[in-house]
Amino acid sequence: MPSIEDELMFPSTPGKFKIDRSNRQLNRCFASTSTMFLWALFLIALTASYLSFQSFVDSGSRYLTASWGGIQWEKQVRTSAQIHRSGGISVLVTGATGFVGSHVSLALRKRGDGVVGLDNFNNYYDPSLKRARMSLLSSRGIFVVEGDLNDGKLLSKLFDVVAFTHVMHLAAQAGVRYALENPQSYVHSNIAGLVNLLETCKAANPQPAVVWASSSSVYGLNEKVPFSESDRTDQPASLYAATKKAGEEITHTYNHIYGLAITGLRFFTVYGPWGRPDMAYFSFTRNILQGKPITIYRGKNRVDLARDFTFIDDIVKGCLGSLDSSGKSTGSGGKKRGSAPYRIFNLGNTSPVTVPILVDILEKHLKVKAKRNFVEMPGNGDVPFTHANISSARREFGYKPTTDLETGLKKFVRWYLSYYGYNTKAKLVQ
Ligand SMILES: O=C(O)[C@H]1O[C@H](OP(=O)(O)OP(=O)(O)OC[C@H]2O[C@@H](n3ccc(=O)[nH]c3=O)[C@H](O)[C@@H]2O)[C@H](O)[C@@H](O)[C@H]1O
Repeated sequence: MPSIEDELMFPSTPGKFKIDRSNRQLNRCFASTSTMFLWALFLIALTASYLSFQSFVDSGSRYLTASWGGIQWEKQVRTSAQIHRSGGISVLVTGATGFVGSHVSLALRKRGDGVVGLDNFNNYYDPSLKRARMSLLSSRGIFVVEGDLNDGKLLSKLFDVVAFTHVMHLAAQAGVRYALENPQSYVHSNIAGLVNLLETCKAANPQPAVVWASSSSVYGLNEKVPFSESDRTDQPASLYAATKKAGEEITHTYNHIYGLAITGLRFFTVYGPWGRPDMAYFSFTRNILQGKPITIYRGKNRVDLARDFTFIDDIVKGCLGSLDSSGKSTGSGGKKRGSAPYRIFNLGNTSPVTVPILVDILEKHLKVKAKRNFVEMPGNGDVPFTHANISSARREFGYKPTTDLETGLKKFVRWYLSYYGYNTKAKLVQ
């Protein structure tokens, strides 16, 4: 007896066979037509998705490049870079909407130098503060390009458009303790970004002189005081410090191989108006005003931590002095033509103050008592104290800090109250 399968495939009745055969042919024909139809549909869908993907990619790349490029953009860059004084310089300021970057950009513009800013507006801290600083820069005719140090095409384009005489490199991943949370961001900005920038500078023709922000943190566990540039810097206490120290070595190689004039500035805990919200003086102010407790770290045996807090205006003078005395790069188009200056300077205040005294001063200016919560310094990258010897910077370009912590914090508090709208609630001690 034929099986059901056999019956379906090979029917035993001849008449039935005929009908079934024609049915099968019909079915086959129908099946092949519908298969073709399905294939056609599939191909149409594939083509449509490919086309829409292409247009998405196109629009995406347009979006990515929309923030820079084009005739209008180049015009803005050129206009911003124009020098308005005899003997002036034309400076690319990276990190231009950062704390130090915004102050330096304004000071350069004020004396008639050309300034073009570059900033990636990352969200390490409230980007609205960076946008507010940018508005200030725009109001003084400074154009800030939105882009990342790691965008080599953008950097090359900037140098195609303007023959910058100097680069003031202040863009960085700052903060000592944040390195525990996001170590890669330090490598991205402070190592990869720095190398990318130096690659562009080395290839530029003419090469600019480069002044950049190193950090007092490179002294790490150094105990010799005050800290001099020739002291040990091989014991970093944080990844931040390690990347800044690496930056000093990296810039040295670019000076040595390509003839780039390099100046590294070791900033000592810079503070002031328009400052960085992640820093202690800033976050303490916020908490004190909001009635929240503040955490004050203490070293071993309850020893207070101390910092050589340096006011922003003094740092700006140091930056301008460094730019003016930078010397010239000797290479061009990637070829060294002779030796160029390689310098490193401390920019500090030379008088360390303990953290509890910093809080005393804030309380006085804010007229509000802080709720102090003392804890032992966690092993998160902090160092017990910093203290700058600034004789090299004084000798080379007359660096002389003039603002003590009391005066500087008074200016900071005045700005803070005004910026965050506290003016009507708190009165400053005059
Ligand atoms: O000169 C530098 O090279 C660095 O300066 C700055 O680092 P620091 O000197 O660590 O400043 P900052 O955080 O204001 O802490 C100040 C003091 O308050 C203590 N501190 C801090 C936070 C807290 O909650 N409690 C506390 O006691 C803390 O233990 C410390 O004793 C920059 O952030 C850094 O980017 C880099 O530029």
